Amino acid sequence: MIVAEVPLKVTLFGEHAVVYGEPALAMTISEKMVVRVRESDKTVISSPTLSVKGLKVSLNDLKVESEETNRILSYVIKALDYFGKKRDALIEIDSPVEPSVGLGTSAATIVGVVAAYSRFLGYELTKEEIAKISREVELSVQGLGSRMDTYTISLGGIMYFPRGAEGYERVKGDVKLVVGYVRRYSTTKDILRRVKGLKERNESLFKEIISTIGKVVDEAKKALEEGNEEKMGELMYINHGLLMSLGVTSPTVDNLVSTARLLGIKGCKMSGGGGGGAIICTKDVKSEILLNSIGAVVVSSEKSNEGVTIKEIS
Ligand SMILES: Nc1ncnc2c1ncn2[C@@H]1O[C@H](COP(=O)(O)OP(=O)(O)OP(=O)(O)O)[C@@H](O)[C@H]1O
Ligand SMILES: C[C@@](O)(CCO)CC(=O)[O-]
Ligand SMILES: [Mg+2]
Repeated sequence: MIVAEVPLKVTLFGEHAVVYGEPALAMTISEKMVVRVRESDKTVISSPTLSVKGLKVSLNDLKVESEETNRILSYVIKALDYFGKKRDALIEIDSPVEPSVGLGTSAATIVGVVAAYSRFLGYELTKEEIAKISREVELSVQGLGSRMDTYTISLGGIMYFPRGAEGYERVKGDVKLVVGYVRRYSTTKDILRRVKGLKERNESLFKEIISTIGKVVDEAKKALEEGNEEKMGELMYINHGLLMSLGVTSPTVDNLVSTARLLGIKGCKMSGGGGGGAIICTKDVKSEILLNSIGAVVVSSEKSNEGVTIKEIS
């Protein structure tokens, strides 16, 4: 049996703008997904946290006919298809969080399946190769998206993605956060489409907003390297405001971020695709109380450094 352990991630700064070539900063956290791949006489995918709305099963051959099933398994199926599904296997995906919470669960699912299934087939891929393949898979499912989530999760630590479509560098430093998530009304794939629509309706204003986010990211990188938490925190509030102008936040999260600022919490912002989902605040006892007060699920969010790891268990 092959076991891949895959860290989830938070976007510190630059989500959505990074899709259009602006820089971004992201960090893997101590919350991990586990993907196991073992010998089987037919290919079976098991993922306890997935739930399917609406199912039609023909009992004589137990054939499932459900658009929804194909949609929610699309990332796993595309990852297997990349290798031509050469060998039947039982693929188990154990996630510590629900799907689609803004913590990179789509990228983690892909990275875990690519890492474990490729090793099951006898390949010894490097983390960079896993990242490259995973980025291709995520883009083929979503049609839109950047290299940020798949590269951060494959390589681990705090990653800076400079302007342009390629390149990445690991950044020193640490960010102490409280991270939680609330229910989302949409997947990142759908939210990315909506942002693209805004761009098409008002290209010049859109460019102003994302290039300002890019400037925030550059200042945040400096503040991170200087260990200036006050500055980092203030930039989180500014970044959140710019994301609100893109229409990717949600009333619950906007209200929480404004309350955090009033309470004197150094920094707080949405994280990831938005529409609800993940929220990151600078570490402060008030942050956890505030997240709990809106029913957010708080996750373990120490910085992790390794990226995806693979073990062979006989
Ligand atoms: N445990 C899992 N098993 C199988 N597929 C999963 C699992 N978790 C997530 N996925 C897939 O990823 C999709 C969610 O991706 P989405 O990008 O919307 O969320 P996210 O990656 O958590 O958020 P973000 O991209 O904003 O960080 C799910 O709809 C499902 O297709
Ligand atoms: C919203 C986005 O910037 C981050 C999603 O976690 C999309 C992407 O970068 O692919
Ligand atoms: Mg995703």
